[in-house]
Amino acid sequence: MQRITSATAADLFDIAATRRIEQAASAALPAHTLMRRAGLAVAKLAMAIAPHARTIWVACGPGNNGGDGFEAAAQLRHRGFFPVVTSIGDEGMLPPDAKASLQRARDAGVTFASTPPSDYELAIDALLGIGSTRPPEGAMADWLEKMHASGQPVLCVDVPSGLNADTGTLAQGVSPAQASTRTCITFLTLKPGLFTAQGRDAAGTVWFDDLGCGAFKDQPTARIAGAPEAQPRNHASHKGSYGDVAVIGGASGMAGAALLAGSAALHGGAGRVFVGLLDPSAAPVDTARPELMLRDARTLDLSSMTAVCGCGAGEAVGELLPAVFSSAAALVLDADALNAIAADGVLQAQLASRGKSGSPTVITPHPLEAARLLDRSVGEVQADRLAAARGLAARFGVVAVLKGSGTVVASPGEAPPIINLSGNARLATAGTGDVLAGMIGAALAAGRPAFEAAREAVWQHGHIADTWPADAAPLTAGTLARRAPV
Ligand SMILES: NC(=O)C1=CN([C@@H]2O[C@H](COP(=O)(O)OP(=O)(O)OC[C@H]3O[C@@H](n4cnc5c(N)ncnc54)[C@H](OP(=O)(O)O)[C@@H]3O)[C@@H](O)[C@H]2O)[C@@H](O)CC1
Ligand SMILES: Nc1ncnc2c1ncn2[C@@H]1O[C@H](COP(=O)(O)OP(=O)(O)O)[C@@H](O)[C@H]1O
Ligand SMILES: [K+]
Repeated sequence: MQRITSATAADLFDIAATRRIEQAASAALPAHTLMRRAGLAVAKLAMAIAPHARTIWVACGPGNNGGDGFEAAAQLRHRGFFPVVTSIGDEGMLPPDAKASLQRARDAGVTFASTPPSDYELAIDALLGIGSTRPPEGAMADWLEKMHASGQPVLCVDVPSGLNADTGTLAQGVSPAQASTRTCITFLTLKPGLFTAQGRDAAGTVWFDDLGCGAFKDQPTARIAGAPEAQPRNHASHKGSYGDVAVIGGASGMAGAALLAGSAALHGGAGRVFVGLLDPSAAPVDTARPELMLRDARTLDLSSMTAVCGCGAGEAVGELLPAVFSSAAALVLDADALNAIAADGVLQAQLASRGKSGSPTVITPHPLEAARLLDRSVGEVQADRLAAARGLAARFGVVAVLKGSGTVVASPGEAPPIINLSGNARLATAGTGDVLAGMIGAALAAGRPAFEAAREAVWQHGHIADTWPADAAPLTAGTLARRAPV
């Protein structure tokens, strides 16, 4: 059993792949082995979470996820605990493995009840796993709501019930959970939905148990990549070794966004950072950060630079984009640059042609910007974040970073997308996206390939928020930029 953290590197498999893997694993073992192992793992984790529990409520569903619950209850009873099982569905319709585990729970002397116990120290959610097909209703919905409302710890078996294991979306009517009360133990494969969209809150701390089956050779649906390796700097290097970044943005009243990106590029290790402001009346120097070289955006020669384009850029950036596409050695497109592209078919074609040529290019939309680029609603983007990021990467031939909880980084090639596990809601404050764009710019300027530059900067950006002391002042974008690691 392994705890999954932002430092973990692993493959993720969707439900279809998990089913294939489960069938192959099951066929190679004596009947009922996988469920016995799964139930034992649940019981061990339950005992670790609530070692002094007097009552453990085990809510079991009508499929094999419920079977894991019956098995866990049997194992807990054997170890002196008092599980109370409530179950949904017709006993005669249980799949064979689940039926056998139900019998084992009965033989172990587990208490069965028709309603949940009024007091309990831990709830085990074994209602639905990867077989969830529709929104829970009736008793199942009531029990999930009770787990949610009680504030007691919940241990989710395989997948939080009602969460789509592929996409991380919650079924209609299921209340969003609070991650601090939640633990999920998932079996055989790690599923992408546990790590993006609403999955992070629903699953909380995720543990993985391969049920003794080892790793699989199938092509993963996505990956978690873990902490990036440090990029050591040679003694005999100089500022030219780390490249130039040119931030293009900062229309009237929005210079701050461009300066934040510039600061992040600077602290992220770029050799030199220019900030090309679109506001002609902007001050000639940022006295707080005199290292930044402020210029008129229209005068910058980008042919040997990494351009970070769009932060606070307003509509004015649209007319500069054709030249940026054709001249920038490497490019990060954010915010208003993305909005301009979304509104203009010619710019879309030009970006796709740049992407096709292989010039390093990263786009960093938040869900609304992604929705505009894809001509969809935000809801549709969030309903399948992996597909949205893959779609953007394929359409424009660029690396697409779809931001938000469980940021997705997709490449236009064959590599599976990355879901980033660092970061938290401390980042939900204005300007943190500008900082990310600057950090990716610094990594590109230093010569990192576009996909690596994006995923490494996304991880570092989130890691700063994860290691921000709980008792410190709120993490502002300015502070985040100054913490950007080289
Ligand atoms: N077999 C093995 O080797 C191993 C299996 N393992 C475990 O099995 C789990 C997968 O089991 P599973 O395929 O039986 O699916 P599961 O998630 O229990 O749900 C299906 C049942 O729920 C029902 N149902 C669906 N939605 C519903 C709703 N809203 N409200 C009410 N009912 C609803 C659905 O009914 P139907 O849609 O057919 O009407 C069907 O009866 C997996 O996540 C892992 O925990 C592990 O032990 C590893 C080894
Ligand atoms: N709840 C969250 N969990 C993880 N990361 C988050 C969360 N909220 C925001 N972020 C991150 O913060 C950044 C916000 O970017 P963006 O929405 O473009 O903000 P802005 O436009 O104000 O700079 C993104 O990198 C996003 O992934
Ligand atoms: K479950």
